[in-house]
Amino acid sequence: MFNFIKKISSSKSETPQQQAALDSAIDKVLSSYQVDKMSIATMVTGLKRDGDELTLDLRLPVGCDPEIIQQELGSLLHMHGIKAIHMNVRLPAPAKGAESTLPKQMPKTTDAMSHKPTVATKPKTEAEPPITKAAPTQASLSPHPHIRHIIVVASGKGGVGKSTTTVNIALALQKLGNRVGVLDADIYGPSMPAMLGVANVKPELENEQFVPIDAHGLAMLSIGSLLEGDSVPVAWRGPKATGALMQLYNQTNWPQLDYLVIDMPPGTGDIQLTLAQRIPVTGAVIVTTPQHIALLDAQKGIEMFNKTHIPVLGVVENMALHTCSNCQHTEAIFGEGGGERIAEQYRVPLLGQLPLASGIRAQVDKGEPSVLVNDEFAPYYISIAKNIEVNIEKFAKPVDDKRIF
Ligand SMILES: Nc1ncnc2c1ncn2[C@@H]1O[C@H](COP(=O)(O)OP(=O)(O)OP(=O)(O)O)[C@@H](O)[C@H]1O
Repeated sequence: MFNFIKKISSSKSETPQQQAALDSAIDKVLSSYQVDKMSIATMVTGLKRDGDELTLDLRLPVGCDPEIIQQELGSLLHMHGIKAIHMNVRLPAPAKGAESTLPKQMPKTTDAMSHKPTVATKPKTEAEPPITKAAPTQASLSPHPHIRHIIVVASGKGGVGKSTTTVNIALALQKLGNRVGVLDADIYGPSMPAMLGVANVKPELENEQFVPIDAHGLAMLSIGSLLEGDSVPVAWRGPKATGALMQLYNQTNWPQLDYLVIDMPPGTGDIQLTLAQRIPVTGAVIVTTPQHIALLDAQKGIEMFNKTHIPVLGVVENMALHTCSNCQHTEAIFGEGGGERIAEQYRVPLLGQLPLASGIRAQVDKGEPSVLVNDEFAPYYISIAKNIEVNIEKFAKPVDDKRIF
């Protein structure tokens, strides 16, 4: 495949067979990895491998993000034993000046799935101009060929019950007759596998693509399924985390889905913003508690989605009321009416209010969420799912059948 380019492989410890096998695996990864709907193989102008380090010379199209490419290729090639990639990138000349055709040495990267911190080397010369590119907009993103609607579930603040709500909403959408997938993008606390009772199941790889795990009929993929254990702390830097998450979205063989529900990391930082800019999202659901501080953070979430032109499908107020199981006294432990106020202020629907109930917690802890077992709380989630279905059609994106991964 790469006979036309300068290709050097060397490693004293490899047998000729090992060398050929690794070179062939690298060729395969490069052939199947796509940039702008074209194989990156067509953009490689030089390739050198020195043991487990790979140097790539690339001529990339305008508008792509070399850092993301470096992270994603890093992950794919790490499976074959490549520990670091060096990239020399040429980008097309911008309209004014020809500076950006200078080769750009990217920082060295290793596996984007690795939890070890990555040491990034400095660019070759400080005088080189930075690679600049406009942030992609929702309108410029191609719809996924297999997925009709992508919903992101977000919260400004951690611990408000975003993941519990995501998993129950996904099951509720399924109960309403939809084909549903779940992508757990919460790198700080990936909890989908445990909540769906598939904590020890690892996704398989088929043709360099992840195969989602079947979790009670949901096609589920979680960053947690790829880590080495529950206790592994996830402390990735922004680009590394974003690269890994984009890989989960892009390099997964998603079946035909009516909905892909993405459990976002809490907060409104760079990772959330980048994801919101790179994934063709139909709409966002904001989960909050009625607490003042959570509401302030939820507002930031709504504003972030407004800025990135992602429609907010509505707000879910979680832990709204608590009924004492002894005396049946009902109390608004986290305050009252906050969800309603925020929905009014931003003119977005209040999709539903959920009670604070130990039963909801107990079910997700067991890996059998309320909707799955159809307990007394299931109707709340079904009602939220119905409200989402009603709202979402207004924001539907066309399905792109031509996109090939
Ligand atoms: N309505 C509810 N009633 C009772 N407990 C709940 C409710 N919703 C969520 N919980 C519990 O609250 C805790 C936090 O919930 P969850 O993990 O879903 O929050 P999160 O916002 O996703 O957190 P993180 O920020 O860590 O991702 C869990 O123990 C969960 O079982």
